[in-house]
Amino acid sequence: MKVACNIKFPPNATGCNCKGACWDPKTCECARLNGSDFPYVQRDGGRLIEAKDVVFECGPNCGCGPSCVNRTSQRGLRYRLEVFRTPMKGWAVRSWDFIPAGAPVCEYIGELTRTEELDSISENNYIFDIDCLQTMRGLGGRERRQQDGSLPVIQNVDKVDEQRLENVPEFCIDAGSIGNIARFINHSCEPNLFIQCVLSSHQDVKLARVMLFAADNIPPLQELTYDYGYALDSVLGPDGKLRSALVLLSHFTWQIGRGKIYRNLVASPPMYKKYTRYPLYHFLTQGN
Ligand SMILES: C[S@@+](CC[C@H](N)C(=O)[O-])C[C@H]1O[C@@H](n2cnc3c(N)ncnc32)[C@H](O)[C@@H]1O
Repeated sequence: MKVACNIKFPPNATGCNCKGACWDPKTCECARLNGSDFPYVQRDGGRLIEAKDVVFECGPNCGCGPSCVNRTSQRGLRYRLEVFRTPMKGWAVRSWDFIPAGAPVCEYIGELTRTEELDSISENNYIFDIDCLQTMRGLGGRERRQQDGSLPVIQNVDKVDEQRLENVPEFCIDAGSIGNIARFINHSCEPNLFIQCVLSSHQDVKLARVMLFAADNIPPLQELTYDYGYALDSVLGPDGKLRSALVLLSHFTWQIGRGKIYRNLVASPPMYKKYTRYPLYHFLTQGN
C-alpha cells in the first residue's frame, strides 16, 4: 500500500507475547482484542469464522511467527485470480481455483489518501472509503444513515451535503493510479465476497486494511463480486438530483455541487454480515 505523504501512519502496536504460533485465546493479547477468541480457524490455511466489525490480527511486534493463524490475511494471494472482459461491466475477476467460504481472497490495495484530497475534477472509479470507525461507533453505519432521515429525503441539497460530509470517512484507498486485482472486482447485490476491516500492524480503525473474503464456497470461474455498499436513491448527481441505481453503477465516483467528490465505495461490515451464508462452523460440519 502506498501512503500519501501527508498521512502519518500509526506506530506498530505492542502485540502479544505468544511464541511460535498463537493458540491459547486466554493468554493471547490479540485474541483478547477479538473478544477473547481467534477470528480464524486453521483449516485450508486459515478461514474467517464470521464477519466482524474489525479483525485484530497479530503484527510486527507480536511474539508469534508468520504461520500463526491470526495472520491469515497477511499471506498474499492464495488463489489463481484472473481478470477477464465482460460484455457489460468492463473488466471483472474470477478464480481458477475453488475458494472455500471464509477464505481471504485479496486486499483492496491503492494509495491511502485523505478523502478530502481526492481530485474533484477527474472521474475515478477505484476509490474505497474506509468506513470501519463509523460502523463500530454506531454513529454512521450506512444503514443507520438511511434510517436517521438524512437519506433519501432530498429537499435542501446544501444541508444534505453538509450532513453527508460529516459522515464521510477521513481516509480512503485510491486505486485509480496504483492498485492490485481488487480494483477490477465488480459490484453485485448478491455477492460472493464480503468486505472485512482488518488491523494487523496498528490499531487505528480509520486506517484499517480492507480485505475481501469469500462469503460462500465459490466454484472456479464464477465471477467474484462484492456489494459496493450504495444505498438505493442515496446518490446525488452534479445537478443535485437523485441518480438512479443504474446510472450510479456506471459512475462509481461522482461529484455534487461545489465540485466536491462524494461517496463511492463504503466498507460497512454489519451490512456484509447479511451476505455471509455461514458462520464457518456450518460449512465445517457439512464437510467443506
Ligand atoms: C472498481 S471498478 C470495477 C472494474 C471495472 N469493471 C473495470 O473495468 O475497471 C468499478 C466500475 O465497474 C463498473 N461496474 C462495477 N460493477 C458493475 C455492475 N454490476 N454493473 C455494471 N457496471 C459495473 C462501473 O463502471 C464501476 O464504476
